[in-house]
Amino acid sequence: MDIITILLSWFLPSFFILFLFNKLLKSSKSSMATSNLPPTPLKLPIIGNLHQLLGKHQHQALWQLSRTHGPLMLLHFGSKPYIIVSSSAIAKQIMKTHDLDFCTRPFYQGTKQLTYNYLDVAFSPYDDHWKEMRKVFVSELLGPKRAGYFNHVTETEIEGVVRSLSSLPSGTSVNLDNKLLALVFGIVCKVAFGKSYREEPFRGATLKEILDEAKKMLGGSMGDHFPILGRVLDKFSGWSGRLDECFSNLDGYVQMVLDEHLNHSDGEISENEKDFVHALIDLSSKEKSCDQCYLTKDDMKALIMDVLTGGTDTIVVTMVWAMSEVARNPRVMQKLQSEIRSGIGRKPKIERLDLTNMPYLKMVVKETLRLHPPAPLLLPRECLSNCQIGGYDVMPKTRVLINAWGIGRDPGTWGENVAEFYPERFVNLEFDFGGDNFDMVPFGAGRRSCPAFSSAATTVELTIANLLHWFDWEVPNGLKMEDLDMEENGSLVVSRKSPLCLVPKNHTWQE
Ligand code: HEM
Repeated sequence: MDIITILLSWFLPSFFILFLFNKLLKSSKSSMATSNLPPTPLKLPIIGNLHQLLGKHQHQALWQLSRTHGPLMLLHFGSKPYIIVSSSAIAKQIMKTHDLDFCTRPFYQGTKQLTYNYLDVAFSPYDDHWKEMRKVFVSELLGPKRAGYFNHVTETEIEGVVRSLSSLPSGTSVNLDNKLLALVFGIVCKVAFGKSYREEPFRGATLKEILDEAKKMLGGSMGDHFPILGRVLDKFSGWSGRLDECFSNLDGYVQMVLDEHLNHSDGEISENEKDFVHALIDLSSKEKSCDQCYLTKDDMKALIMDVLTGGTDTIVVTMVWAMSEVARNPRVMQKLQSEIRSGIGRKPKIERLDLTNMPYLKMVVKETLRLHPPAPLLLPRECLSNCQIGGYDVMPKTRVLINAWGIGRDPGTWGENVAEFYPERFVNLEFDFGGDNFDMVPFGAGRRSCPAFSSAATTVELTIANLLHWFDWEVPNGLKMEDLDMEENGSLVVSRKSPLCLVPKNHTWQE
């Protein structure tokens, strides 16, 4: 049962009693009435607009509502006000013009606990600690220091996947969700932690199971939207217990990684063998000064947690959506294969540099992220001060959801063939991730944008290039490629509902 269903089943019986109470409260909010607030779809007392999301994917339901109520709407989830942004123009106002007014994150119980009381980068409020942590994250994990090792690990891990696919008996169907998940865990764990922890179950659960549960806990609870009664219900519904258990498993896992690094004395490891966790441990032993950050044990754990929760699923989901779209569009597959194969020829290995000669591949990845941004509503933000957006007033403490999924499917921007997978639309379009174009925002933008956008996109490109260079792909059981099911699943990160199973055929080269 998802959170909205639980909410409604608990709240409807007490709905009418609380209705009267709500009426009384309303009179005290008369000052709000003088503001020019964004349009609000019909809301109900107590639950606000939650009924409009019931049983639907949030990003899709919100996109539908925006078609009637406009690109900036004010909704209430329980007692909490949210503005919903559904156009590139408003997204630009929020993430560029007013970035400083919207660069903090709201408080949720799950994020608080799983980030050691907001010590991480992704969910922390905007403050000096966040600035330091983001600096450390970028310089020690994503910056040039780690780039050489990152390239080497990525290429080696991808080679392993190619080898394992080549050795399969002909006609074997491969679950690409599992295959690509193992690949990404392999890359991320090796770069960040020095070794691949993917096969090691922890307290009987796999890393994937632990992270899947964490994702659910990060998605919010009743207590986050109904402060007093919601907390009580969280306790009785078992949600609070689940959160404690999830934290205990994830913390245990992170502690194991940290202990293994601490047990190696520094003398044994050369500078270029050091991974992200070694770098954090080095920083933790430095004295605090203005340009060198002193890290506590919980700071380190919170950063490791961000790598696990932010850096794995998002990339896997993008790869799987890309392969799904390419598989159901034979024209695109052929065009892409011919670009990759003519560029690489019989070279035994595709390297990162080769990607610079593959413009169509880059368009395919952009088109994938336009239609399938893994985090369709980005991460929630919160307004810090009174401001005007799109001619409407937005109050401090209002939460913000930016509908990246809807913005990427806006016919006003993308034309009538908006739902079609058509990479060629990028041929004459000035668009780069991290640039000034807000027509699609899969990585967010501004101060809180994804710091890994460039390496993430390259990892996806390199993987897709290899999968299409070495293999021709078919759908199992005589299905037609174009009949592949594309239904979505999830809320914080949205993946395919059913796993993507395809049959790789070793490519035969013409003599
Ligand atoms: C295709 C892959 C990825 C996608 C689509 C993606 C998407 C996003 C999005 C939408 C946000 C929130 C942006 C906002 O609020 O404006 C974000 C933030 C973040 N991402 Fe990614 N991400 C990806 C890969 C990664 C990877 C590989 C890492 C780390 C190894 C990572 C680490 C982070 C962190 C730390 C933040 C928080 C930034 C902040 O709040 O300051 N992401 N990402």
